[in-house]
Amino acid sequence: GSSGFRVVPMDGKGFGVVAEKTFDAGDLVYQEAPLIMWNVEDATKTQLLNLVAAIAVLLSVFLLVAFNAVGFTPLPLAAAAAFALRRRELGMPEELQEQYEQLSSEEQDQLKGLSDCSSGEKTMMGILRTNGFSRGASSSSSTLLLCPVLARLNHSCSPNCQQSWDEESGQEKLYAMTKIQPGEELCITYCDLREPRDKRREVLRAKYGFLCSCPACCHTDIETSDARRTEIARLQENLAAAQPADGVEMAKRVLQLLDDEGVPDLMLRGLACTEAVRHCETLSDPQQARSWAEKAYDFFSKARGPTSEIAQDAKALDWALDSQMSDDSSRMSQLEVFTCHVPKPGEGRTSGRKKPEEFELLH
Ligand SMILES: C[S@@+](CC[C@H](N)C(=O)[O-])C[C@H]1O[C@@H](n2cnc3c(N)ncnc32)[C@H](O)[C@@H]1O
Repeated sequence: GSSGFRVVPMDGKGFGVVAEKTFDAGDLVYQEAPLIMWNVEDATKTQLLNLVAAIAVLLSVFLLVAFNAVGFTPLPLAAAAAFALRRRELGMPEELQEQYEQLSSEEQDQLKGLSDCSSGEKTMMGILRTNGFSRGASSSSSTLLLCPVLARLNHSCSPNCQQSWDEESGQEKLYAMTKIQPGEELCITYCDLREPRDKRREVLRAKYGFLCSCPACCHTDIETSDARRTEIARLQENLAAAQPADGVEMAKRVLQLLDDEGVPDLMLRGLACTEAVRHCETLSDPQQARSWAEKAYDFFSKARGPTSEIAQDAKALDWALDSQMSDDSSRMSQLEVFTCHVPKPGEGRTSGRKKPEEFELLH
């Protein structure tokens, strides 16, 4: 309502999020602090410890029975194992259970109401896998975030929004990537959009349990669509190592293909522009380099906000190039600074949906 969107039942998709007002590309649609932040790696360690405790208890029971050595039974170990084996609500691992118990009962209900795409009984782990975002841009991030409102965003292969984790505010943010009209559904991507349709469908089916029939998947000329997406992936892969003059043309081609394919992905666009900056540098064409740096800033500031690190880096790069037009000294260092913060293409949403190991929404 007051946020400019509403969570409503959608045909064949459970709930979804629909715009109630107009959004422009780059508008911050919503930001939400996660109710759960769950680190998969820490949890694995705890599971291991629990396993050790359980083995220890079995061993002590064995000692007890075998030698009737009641007096030597390691009671602390038995206690640890009992702790490890206690029943957990909704089958949650301990850390998750602890965080869950800190929440108010309304918040708990909110989480329990989220969808679980795994078959069988609903579990908190299933809810986390279906709805969790991975923290940070990296697909290797092992922390899953559960945000009950943003969890209602459905998937599209030409999404109009993009979510990202903002470490500074501790919030997951949703930006509009295109102009969005009232009544339009807000969608993000759960998968790598540069894959062909059948591959995307396979991933979405396996991780999220649905057959994608978004407009891009129902494209009448799916071969052309697949060819474009495959070419985008190939160009991006070869962009950095290309000959400078080719590299600039390849960056232009990436932007053109994204337009043709109706994929507004502003991060992919921004990344292509930063490669073009580098190539123009090599070609000693600071004017062109600046114009690409400006484009990169524009894309990144719409995708992540103008004060985001990646947008600020692009701006700093533009300034460095500007001063380089009269003084050559500061530029390399700026380019290096920038490189550090740029995520690799394809690192995005799900991980949950990236498998906890792989893409950003967990979705
Ligand atoms: C993170 S939830 C999204 C919100 C969900 N629709 C709900 O009702 O809470 C992910 C689940 O939504 C459904 N979903 C998401 N995008 C979809 C789409 N494009 N078509 C059909 N179902 C979709 C799938 O069941 C998926 O497992």
